[in-house]
Amino acid sequence: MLAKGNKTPTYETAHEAEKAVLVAVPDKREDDARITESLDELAFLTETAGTVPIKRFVQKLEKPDIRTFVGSGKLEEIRAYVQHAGATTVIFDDDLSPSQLRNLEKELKVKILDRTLLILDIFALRAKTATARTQVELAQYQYLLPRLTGLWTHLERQRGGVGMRGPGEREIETDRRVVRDRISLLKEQLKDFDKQSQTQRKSRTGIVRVALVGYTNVGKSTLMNLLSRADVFAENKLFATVDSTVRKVVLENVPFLLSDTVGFIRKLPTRLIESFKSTLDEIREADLLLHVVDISHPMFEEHIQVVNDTLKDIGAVDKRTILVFNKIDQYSTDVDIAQHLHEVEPDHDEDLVMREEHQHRPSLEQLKSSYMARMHDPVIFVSAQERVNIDELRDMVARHVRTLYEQQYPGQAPFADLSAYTAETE
Ligand SMILES: Nc1nc2c(ncn2[C@@H]2O[C@H](COP(=O)(O)OP(=O)(O)OP(=O)(O)O)[C@@H](O)[C@H]2O)c(=O)[nH]1
Ligand SMILES: [Mg+2]
Repeated sequence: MLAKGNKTPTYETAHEAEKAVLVAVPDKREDDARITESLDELAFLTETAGTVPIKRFVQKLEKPDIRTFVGSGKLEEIRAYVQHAGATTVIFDDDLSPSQLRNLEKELKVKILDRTLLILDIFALRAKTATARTQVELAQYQYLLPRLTGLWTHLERQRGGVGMRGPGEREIETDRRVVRDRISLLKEQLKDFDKQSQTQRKSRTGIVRVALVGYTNVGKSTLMNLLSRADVFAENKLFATVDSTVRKVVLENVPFLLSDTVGFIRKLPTRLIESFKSTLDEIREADLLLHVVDISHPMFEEHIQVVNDTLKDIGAVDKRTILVFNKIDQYSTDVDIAQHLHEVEPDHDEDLVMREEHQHRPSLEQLKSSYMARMHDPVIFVSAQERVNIDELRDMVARHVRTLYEQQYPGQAPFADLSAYTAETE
């Protein structure tokens, strides 16, 4: 299904009846709640890609097995389960090396994916604009190149080549050359897109720019819609937005450009993020960030950290930021994590058990006062869905934007001729 553009030689991950087994090999010292949470996220990603997660395996190790990522006993267990359940895919929660990928494919005889490949698959599903598609395709090929082994026969077939014949080194070399050529071509195309968007951005000088950033699925697009009354695709899926969308918004007579951007997620390799350069330029060049947080998520604090780290990675630091805690309607002090929690003991092949875990969280009021006191950035608590505190959010944004105009364009009224800034979507 990744082979959407017929030139994309990647695995199919989504099929109606595809069933996936999820595997995590956390560090020995990792605590159970975090392991579960990371696997929940992987399960959510799997569903978003259209595949059904049917089972989870966890093996705590000092470090992953160099050859097959999991130990041999666990591998045997997974193989038996895959055969018995008719699973079509095994998805690992961390990145696999090219040789691990190859060995696992040989041993398990089903499709093997890792977190990055899964995320790329979702990106490919979601990307709509030419730029986003090209960015995703480039990221896919860059990921693919070192992993190109005898197993990738479909490139040959696509060129009407050797079909099912087992490829030898010569074919692999040909594949590599084809992929390298494609990578250069995509890079050239992206350069052109980049020039275009630079020109576009130049025409935007004189206007304050605001970007919505945050972890995936926190409500950025929903807020974009509310603030700009635009119709941006929002959905309870990870990475609903891959393209960045820019709109002109006028709040309380103060105009600015608002952009909605791709969500961040943990364990996303920086080099992968960088292939979304032109999307990230929106963030890097913004004057004000609205960092949206899903406060109803049990791991929201870790999400804040992931977003801050990613912003640092992409060079978007020291920006004026408003921390927008969203989904207060869904906040609960008593979180039931009634999900597969893994009984994990060091050096022990364990299986899954169902366990109820209760987490008691502070009240929303307590959270509010602690965050208001702690953060030096302005903080606001809203519900985009229930429209709670949205007027206050508008006020707050308008106030900050007004201040930015005064600082950046002193003596100039920002309310002059705005016809040049028509709403645009890139
Ligand atoms: N309960 C509740 N749900 C919300 C709220 N705001 C957004 N949602 C829901 O959360 C889901 C994700 O919303 P999006 O706006 O697509 O989130 P996003 O941050 O743009 O997500 P990506 O583009 O995937 O990174 C959707 O199902 C929304 O309806 C809220 O205030 N409360
Ligand atoms: Mg979105």
